[in-house]
Amino acid sequence: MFATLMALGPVYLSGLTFAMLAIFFATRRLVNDRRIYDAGGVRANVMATNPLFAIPFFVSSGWDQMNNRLDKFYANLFRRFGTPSQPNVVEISFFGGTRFIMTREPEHVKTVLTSKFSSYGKGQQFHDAWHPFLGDSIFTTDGKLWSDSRALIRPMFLKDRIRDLEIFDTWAARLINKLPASGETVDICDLFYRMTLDVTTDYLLGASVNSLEDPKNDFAKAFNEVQRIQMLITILSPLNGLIPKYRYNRGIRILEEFMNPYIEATLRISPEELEKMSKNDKEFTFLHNIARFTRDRTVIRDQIMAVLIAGRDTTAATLSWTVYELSNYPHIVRKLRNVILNTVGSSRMPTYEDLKNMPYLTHTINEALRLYPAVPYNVRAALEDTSLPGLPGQPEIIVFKGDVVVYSALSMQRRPDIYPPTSEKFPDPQVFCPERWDHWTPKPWTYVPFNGGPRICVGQNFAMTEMAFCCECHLPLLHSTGLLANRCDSGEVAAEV
Ligand code: HEM
Repeated sequence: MFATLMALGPVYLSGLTFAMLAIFFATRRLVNDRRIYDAGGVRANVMATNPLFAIPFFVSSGWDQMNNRLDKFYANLFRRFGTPSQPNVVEISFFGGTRFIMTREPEHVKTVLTSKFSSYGKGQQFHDAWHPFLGDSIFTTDGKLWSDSRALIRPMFLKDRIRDLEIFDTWAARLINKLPASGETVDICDLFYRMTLDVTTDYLLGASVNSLEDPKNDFAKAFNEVQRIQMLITILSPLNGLIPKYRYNRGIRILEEFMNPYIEATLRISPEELEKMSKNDKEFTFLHNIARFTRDRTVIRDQIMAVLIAGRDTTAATLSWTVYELSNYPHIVRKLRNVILNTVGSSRMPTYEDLKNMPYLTHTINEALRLYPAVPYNVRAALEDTSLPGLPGQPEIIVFKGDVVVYSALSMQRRPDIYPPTSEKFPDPQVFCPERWDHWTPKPWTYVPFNGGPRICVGQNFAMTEMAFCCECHLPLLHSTGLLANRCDSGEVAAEV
């Protein structure tokens, strides 16, 4: 048989292989079409069902992501492949099997995050890809493992725990010290990433890695490196085995070596003593709180790692985008500055209540999260055969167990048709304008920077308080030194006085 095939020569052999693959992909598609028909629904509009057509999309999405053009990528996708009955959802598969259903439809987001919450989850593939880094933490699990983690973590994010703003004050002040003299250029984004790493490690462990003072410290370097490789592992998951893991594993070891002494010290405290500390001890940390409920080192390590990754980049990216947009609008900066000076004055630290009582400040952050959600797209795997709703009067989209729904908050939150018509009170949705929030509330499930439903971001209030605190502290200073007067093309802000 082998000799006969070889005798055909390379041209015939390639033709034969191509024909067999074509038959294989066509058959798989027909089988899926039949299953969908039998289930009484439809597919989303198909972009590709074989690697020849799917790989170019895959490569261009990676390229656009690397070049900060994800919004354009999604807009083109739906413009090219959306249909009148399904304008905001399309599907793609590599081998005709597992489908990736890409959507920016609020009803689909609502379905995966709440109406059919138990039918969708992170799934096994996501869990396995992230396991070396985040273990069986809140971030990587579904079902009981997830709900147990959530119950463990939530108490540390209740309002009473966040009211104490001292931690934000300490690190915001250090950041201010790093701002250069008037006339010099600063990469504020880098400073925000270092500050949020310091805040989060301080909050979790009671000890900061102090990356504002020491940007090249091993922890910060390892954390960035592990995250970078983790993104590659996630995006290229079918080719995961080909990605070199030496630096990834070494990075994880460095993170663990930093955390372990704190975990060990906490475990040396007796449960009775921890209970006493929890009542009102200022030194009582997130780590202490977890140790009240579990003495399992792996569980503690996994949850700390998860909250660290969830809380650091998201907050730093939002603060950076806020400053970037503010540098375009001096009148917003002036208005914000007046609001802050009228509410808090210039000599004292704001209280939790002050921060919550400045709607214009909240609206400014909301607006940054509308245009630049820190999690621009997210995925959920179908844990059983299920569906997504069609538009009114249209059949539902059938989703099989293992299919993946990719929903983009970034693309959805920029869809002009989900907003009121443009008017004096409601400028073009592409424009940064905190005032629009004065007399407008987004329709349900059209604005989800923190997700929604049972898995809504557990650190939302912590993040909003941290960001408001930073804006409150930094704005008058950035304004008075002229840092917000001129933004360079690179995105850095330059002092110009
Ligand atoms: C601007 C800041 C933030 C944004 C935009 C944000 C957004 C999100 C989003 C979209 C999710 C859902 C992820 C998913 O289920 O796939 C999430 C989950 C989560 N976030 Fe945040 N987050 C922010 C800050 C924080 C902070 C500061 C913390 C903690 C210090 C935190 C802790 C968490 C945790 C633990 C989860 C997992 C919740 C669960 O699965 O039940 N986040 N966040």
